[in-house]
Amino acid sequence: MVMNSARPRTVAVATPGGRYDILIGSGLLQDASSWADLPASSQAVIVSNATVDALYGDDLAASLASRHRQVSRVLLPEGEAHKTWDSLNRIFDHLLAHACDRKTVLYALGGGVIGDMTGFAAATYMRGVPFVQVPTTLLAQVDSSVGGKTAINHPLGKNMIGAFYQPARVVCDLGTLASLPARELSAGLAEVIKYGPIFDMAFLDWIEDHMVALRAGDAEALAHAVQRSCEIKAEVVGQDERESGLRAILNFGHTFGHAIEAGQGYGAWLHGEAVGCGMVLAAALSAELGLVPGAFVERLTRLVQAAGLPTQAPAMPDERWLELMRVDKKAEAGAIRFVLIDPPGRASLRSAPDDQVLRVIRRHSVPVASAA
Ligand SMILES: NC(=O)c1ccc[n+]([C@@H]2O[C@H](COP(=O)([O-])OP(=O)(O)OC[C@H]3O[C@@H](n4cnc5c(N)ncnc54)[C@H](O)[C@@H]3O)[C@@H](O)[C@H]2O)c1
Ligand SMILES: O=C(O)C(=O)C[C@@H](O)[C@H](O)[C@H](O)COP(=O)(O)O
Ligand SMILES: [Zn+2]
Repeated sequence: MVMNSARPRTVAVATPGGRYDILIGSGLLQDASSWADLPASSQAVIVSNATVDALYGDDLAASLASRHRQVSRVLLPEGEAHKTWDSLNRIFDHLLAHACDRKTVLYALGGGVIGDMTGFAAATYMRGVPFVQVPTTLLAQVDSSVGGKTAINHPLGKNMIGAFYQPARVVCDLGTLASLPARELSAGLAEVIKYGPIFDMAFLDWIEDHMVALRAGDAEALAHAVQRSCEIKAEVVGQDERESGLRAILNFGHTFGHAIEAGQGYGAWLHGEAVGCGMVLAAALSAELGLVPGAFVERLTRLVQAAGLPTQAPAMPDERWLELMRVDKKAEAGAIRFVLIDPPGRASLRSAPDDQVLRVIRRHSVPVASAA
């Protein structure tokens, strides 16, 4: 399914704190000799879950064995509903039980849930130990493994407790995408699509032309999607690591999306599904405010649908939507702010009158009355 490229593609991420590489290729898990060059005297701890560990845990552990004096694994319960303090504590329990010191390297083997929690554990264990992102979902390869946002959820809001903490390296083994369920591949495509409207409309054209190939797992198409997405994310994070301005564009679709995830109960909608639908709502709000033509909303809606993602939001009462969106991290002094498109290919952070926001939501969601 995915080609065996001899040399991995490399994308560099440069932040004020240092620089690291994203390696993109096939067979990387099985051969860590080219990339696991952190202190050999250190312990390695692989953080994963049972599903991913069964598929790739042995490969990674075997390949790290020659690079580290000891390799151990800690498996967390699976899914968004477990992106919690309890799971985080399991990592700390393991690290302390194995006498892990400050040189210990954590390897996040899995999707964004594992990556976000491993990063947070690495940021805080002994006030900071190195970690390597080994993303195994499309979503994690194109987005969550890059840029150093780490977090856990709170029942009242997504990613509410976390830290900015960059990985030492990101290793995207495209071969792992072969075992990804179709629904998870679609979820990853949402974050790929995101980069078009906010940054690169030529990439949006390319995604439209290659959607069938991407969904079929075409190796070249996936490799390009991962590389271009990482290039754009690296460029944005390089300019604004801590989201004091530009980086907020990466949150396109997320004000609505996070409200859907928290409002429906974490895990009911996948993050990528909520973001796909959230982008349709954010584009529609951009049109409502006269920033983009209606044709752009229709184009984005067709593409999100073509990716196999929902474009109609779940039924929630108006007040519930507003309550959920008011806790968004971009809100200021109680004012909800959205990433809006203006014009296609560029985005900015804006607030909008509640009645216009609710009108857009009503137009693009299941009516509350018919929800039951
Ligand atoms: N830090 C960031 O910048 C950032 C960016 C985007 C998303 N996120 C976060 O990422 C999370 C979503 O990540 P996700 O979509 O990867 O979900 P996920 O981590 O829940 O993984 C999806 C599912 O796929 C399984 N899986 C993983 N790799 C597999 C493989 N190769 N083959 C078969 N099954 C596999 C997992 O066990 C899991 O059940 C959310 O919590 C979101 O908030 C963070
Ligand atoms: O890297 C970023 O910046 C992003 O916003 C990427 C998003 O896709 C991602 O879901 C992120 O975790 C959302 O961040 P949050 O600050 O809104 O929790
Ligand atoms: Zn996201």
